[in-house]
Amino acid sequence: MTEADIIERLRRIGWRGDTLPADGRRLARVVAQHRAGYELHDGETLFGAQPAGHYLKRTMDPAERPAVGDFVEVEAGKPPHIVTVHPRRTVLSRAAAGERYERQIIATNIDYVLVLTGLDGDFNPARIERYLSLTEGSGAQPVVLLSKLDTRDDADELLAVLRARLPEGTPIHAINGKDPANVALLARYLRPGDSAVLVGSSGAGKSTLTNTLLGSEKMATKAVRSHDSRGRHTTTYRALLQLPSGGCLIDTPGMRELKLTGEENLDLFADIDALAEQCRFADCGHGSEPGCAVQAALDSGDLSAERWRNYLKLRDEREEQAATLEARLRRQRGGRPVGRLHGSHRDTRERE
Ligand SMILES: Nc1nc2c(ncn2[C@@H]2O[C@H](COP(=O)(O)OP(=O)(O)OP(=O)(O)O)[C@@H](O)[C@H]2O)c(=O)[nH]1
Ligand SMILES: [Zn+2]
Repeated sequence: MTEADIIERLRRIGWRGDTLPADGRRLARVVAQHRAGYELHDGETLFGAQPAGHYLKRTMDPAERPAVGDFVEVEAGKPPHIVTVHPRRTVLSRAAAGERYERQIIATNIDYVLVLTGLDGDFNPARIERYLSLTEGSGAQPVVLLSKLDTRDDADELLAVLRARLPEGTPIHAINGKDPANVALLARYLRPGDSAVLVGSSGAGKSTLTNTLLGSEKMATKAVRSHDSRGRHTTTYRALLQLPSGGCLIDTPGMRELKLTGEENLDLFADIDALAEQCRFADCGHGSEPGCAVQAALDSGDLSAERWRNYLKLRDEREEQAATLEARLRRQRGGRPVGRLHGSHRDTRERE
């Protein structure tokens, strides 16, 4: 195996560099993270590794520890150890209510986040918006995919609703995940060296689409499902799928079971925040207050009632999470109150 071969292999799984580590270290990509360690892939084989000691130090910023999608340098040993994480091209993360208020990395070096929703009972624009909010500021491009196009005649109407609602320029495609000719249009997001993740709720059609993209190389997921308390569960999987189009798909339980925490940022609703800034009272509840810009926009139809409801729902969830976190922090600090986490302390004075 020549150095050029090794580089070529790594490039197929998304690596953009053109030299190998000089000191005999192995370069590989993190495809899964478990309590017991990491699973890495070098373009040919999947192998396990442990983080080097310095990653375990308490003072280490969790964001600097190896994460799914990272390219890492590994020192030989039993087990091999991850010693360096290469700079990240993109970082998908979300706010996480953990011990400390911080961002939790979901995956790195991802070019496209394919947000899959079925055009059936699963269709839920608010959920799509929440998935999209995960890509805000990540550097990754979100692509909205609506599967099961073949199951309804009025898909055009649903598409129009979504187009009007989602941020301008967001690619949206309705597809039949079972039809190879139809999903061929996704090749533009899966070019050689590109990395994508597929997210969406259970039953949206992720396995179906993945199998169609793989062509003859079927994934063995369906046959190996077992049951646990949380329902269907994939017990074996292939973590990094190299697609015939040249791109790769990171497909791990962590990505599949990606839960929305309600802590995703609310930037998608910047228009509503801007409206609220115009209310006469700085602490306007947007109910029956005089001079409420939000109510005015609702009355005039500039703001749809549904969009407003979704905003409120997302905001409530987020505040609930923040309150829970605040209470936990207070307990940990022995009852002393902590500063407000969402910094939304507002005064009640009328605006100038
Ligand atoms: N008609 C039609 N059926 C589809 C399409 N995509 C998926 N399905 C069906 O929808 C069901 C769920 O699809 P899956 O691919 O298992 O969904 P999933 O997102 O992988 O679900 P989990 O593995 O639970 O996360 C299956 O019965 C599929 O055959 C589509 O484009 N058209
Ligand atoms: Zn108001």
